[in-house]
Amino acid sequence: MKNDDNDDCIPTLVDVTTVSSAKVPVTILTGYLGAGKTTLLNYILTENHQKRIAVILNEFAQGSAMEHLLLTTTKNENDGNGRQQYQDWLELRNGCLCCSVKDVGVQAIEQLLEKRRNHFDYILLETTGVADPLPIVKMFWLDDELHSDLILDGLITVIDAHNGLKNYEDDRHQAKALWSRQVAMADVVVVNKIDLVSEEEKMKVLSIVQSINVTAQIYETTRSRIDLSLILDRHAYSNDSPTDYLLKKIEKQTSISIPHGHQTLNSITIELNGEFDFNALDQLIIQLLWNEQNTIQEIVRMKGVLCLRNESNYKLLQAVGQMYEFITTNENHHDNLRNCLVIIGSNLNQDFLIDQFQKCIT
Ligand SMILES: Nc1nc2c(ncn2[C@@H]2O[C@H](COP(=O)(O)OP(=O)(O)OP(=O)(O)O)[C@@H](O)[C@H]2O)c(=O)[nH]1
Ligand SMILES: [Zn+2]
Repeated sequence: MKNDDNDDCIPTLVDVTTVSSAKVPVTILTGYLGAGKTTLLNYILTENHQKRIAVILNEFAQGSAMEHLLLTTTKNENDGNGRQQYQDWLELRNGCLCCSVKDVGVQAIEQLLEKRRNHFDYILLETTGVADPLPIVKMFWLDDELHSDLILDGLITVIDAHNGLKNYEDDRHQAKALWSRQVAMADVVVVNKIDLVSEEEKMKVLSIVQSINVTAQIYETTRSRIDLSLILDRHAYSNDSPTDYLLKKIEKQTSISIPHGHQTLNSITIELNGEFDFNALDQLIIQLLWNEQNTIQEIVRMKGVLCLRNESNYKLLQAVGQMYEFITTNENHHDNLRNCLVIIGSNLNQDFLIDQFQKCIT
């Protein structure tokens, strides 16, 4: 116990039942400039979500984070003095808090939250519109051994159905690569501004999103209005995300034919029968993620539901950039030895990849 300022104070016992050991979920919110991220944040803060959300804005957000805060805050509008309080936490509607940071690193955020530990139970992190989400997701996808108080819940990407398509089609523009990357990494894609597009345009944008990322859940919105249970508490990286979902999703996938620009990311799915030899599979994954075969392909995300030799339960494979893990699920495969892998990246050679994985099956 600490007794720095009062030596004769009587030590008090802390009631352990009141100290929450639950990890705080972090949902990362991304999306290209003007897609509707702030609109979504505002919507979340006004909905009845029964959560105390801490909103963390990356200070380098396009435009200014200040505007976002002034948009979302209720208290400061009355003060007419928002600029000074902006440095620290702001009280928002529904018992939520808001803060702006330069460094979105895990430690920086943990320190920031230390002071307010009992004031929130959920974190929403809005990145700048021009952020590559890959390093941010990697940062928050933490090992249990690190004993962080944070747990990555998922990545939501908001896209502008109208301008997003323009950005995607504009080859001269850097936007395309970034836009695609934000879609590729997403667990949920919110296709916003549906009110501004025709049915035909909408179908086109949906099929592009799906071709880049077959595993993401895709929702259409106007003014970013969406049932919050669809975007919060997704547990996208834990073993309670049902393997069934991935298997079904891939079954439903129809062949999509859209023109692919050369730097565009896309998804490929691999379905194989049999049991993997774990060591061979592990080696292959390392080779692929670290590009030890010197191919031009780049893998940014991989998910799989796999059967391993001598294991009766499905294994879930998750890879983000060059990091990966196998998670044991509670689901017995009952000798239905179906394996399903989704690989998201650029310049992917489907035949080559199928062949490589096939060789790891005993
Ligand atoms: N017509 C239409 N306008 C929308 C919709 N959603 C948001 N907007 C408008 O689009 C503009 C940009 O929305 P924001 O929520 O600020 O977008 P953002 O992604 O936070 O933008 P940055 O922070 O600048 O990257 C605002 O003027 C919104 O009012 C929509 O569904 N339909
Ligand atoms: Zn914004």
